[in-house]
Amino acid sequence: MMKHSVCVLGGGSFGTALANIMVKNGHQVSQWMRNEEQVEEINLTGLNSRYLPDAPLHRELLATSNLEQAIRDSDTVFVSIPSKSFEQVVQRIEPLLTADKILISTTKGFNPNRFELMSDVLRRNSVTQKIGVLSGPNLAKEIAAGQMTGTVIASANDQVRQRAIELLKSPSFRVYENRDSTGVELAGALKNIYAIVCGLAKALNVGENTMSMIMTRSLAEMSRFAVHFGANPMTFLGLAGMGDLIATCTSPLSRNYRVGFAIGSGQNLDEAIGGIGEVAEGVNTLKMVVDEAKKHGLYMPLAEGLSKLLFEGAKLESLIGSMMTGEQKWDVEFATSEENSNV
Ligand SMILES: NC(=O)C1=CN([C@@H]2O[C@H](COP(=O)(O)OP(=O)(O)OC[C@H]3O[C@@H](n4cnc5c(N)ncnc54)[C@H](OP(=O)(O)O)[C@@H]3O)[C@@H](O)[C@H]2O)C=CC1
Ligand SMILES: O=C(CO)COP(=O)(O)O
Repeated sequence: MMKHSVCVLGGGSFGTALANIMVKNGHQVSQWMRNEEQVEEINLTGLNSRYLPDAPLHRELLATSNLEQAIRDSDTVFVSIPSKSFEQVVQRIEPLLTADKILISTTKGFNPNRFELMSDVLRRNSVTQKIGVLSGPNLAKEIAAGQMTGTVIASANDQVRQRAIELLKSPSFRVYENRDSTGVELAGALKNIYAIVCGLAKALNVGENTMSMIMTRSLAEMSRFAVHFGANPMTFLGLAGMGDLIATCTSPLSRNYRVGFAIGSGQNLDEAIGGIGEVAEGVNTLKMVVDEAKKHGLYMPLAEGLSKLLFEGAKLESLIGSMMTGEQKWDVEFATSEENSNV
């Protein structure tokens, strides 16, 4: 197997978990972060105590604050920076990128300044068009603990998909391919909205019928939105769609779920976000998606109800009302033609 030189941008929980897999796989990995103390801690103790405290890291993982060298030395760059700062960091590396480098985004969110995904930010800011996105049910703490996990590498470029598999495939980490990059990336970003809804519902002690209805109707909303922007609806049946929705809507390890749970337990949005201390992408995603859905006339009752609750001071009943009194039509919108009828 060929040994690659990889750079992971970001010292958070997901970047660290991925960097650790790749170094264990025998690749040369540098992980760039801006915090010098964190660099020193990882290099001296093999621990990232702020973001991934329970995971001993491979001794050959090299943490660095030297962005220029990390990029120059690498053939593949993973960008694991929250969406809010993603473009700012990508602009710093732009002069160092060459057409042969592969760029992979792991960030599940939208650019807060304009309606675009992280792969669009990469495409706009780099000479290389070898771009991919990694998404799936990938709670970083479980990956770091060696729990069996599956992910999806999405790209129209075969070399990008093969590179991600070579770097990341391991006995506990499976990497599936998808050419529908738009669908995979939208699935990862959108599910964060519904993880907030599910955390909220759980705090209210709703039953399993209710949880199942919320999650399934979430999938309907997500795929309706994504198909409008060019995604393949079938992508939503895979790990990046249904898979990630299940993981994030049911696990207290999800920061978005925890924001919802805190709000359902009586905290306001600022308190809920403050209590997490890490990124919860769903809050910005909700704003962007509800605006876009309005512009395009897309029916998104759960997202709209949550937006009214979080940003307009509406009562919880309005979210419940959105779900229970809205339009009821097809269960599966992509299977409504008469051809699908078998009676
Ligand atoms: N954690 C998870 O389970 C998963 C996360 N993801 C996605 O991965 C992305 C990254 O998240 P995650 O690792 O969890 O995030 P964390 O909140 O754990 O960490 C964020 C990291 O980004 C760094 N950062 C933020 N802004 C800047 C900046 N301007 N310049 C340099 N570094 C910056 C932070 O540095 P500092 O500490 O100095 O602020 C920190 O190292 C998210 O979009 C998330 O959706 C995807 C799958 C799973
Ligand atoms: O995307 C994730 C798991 O797949 C992580 O979710 P949170 O960002 O909500 O923690």
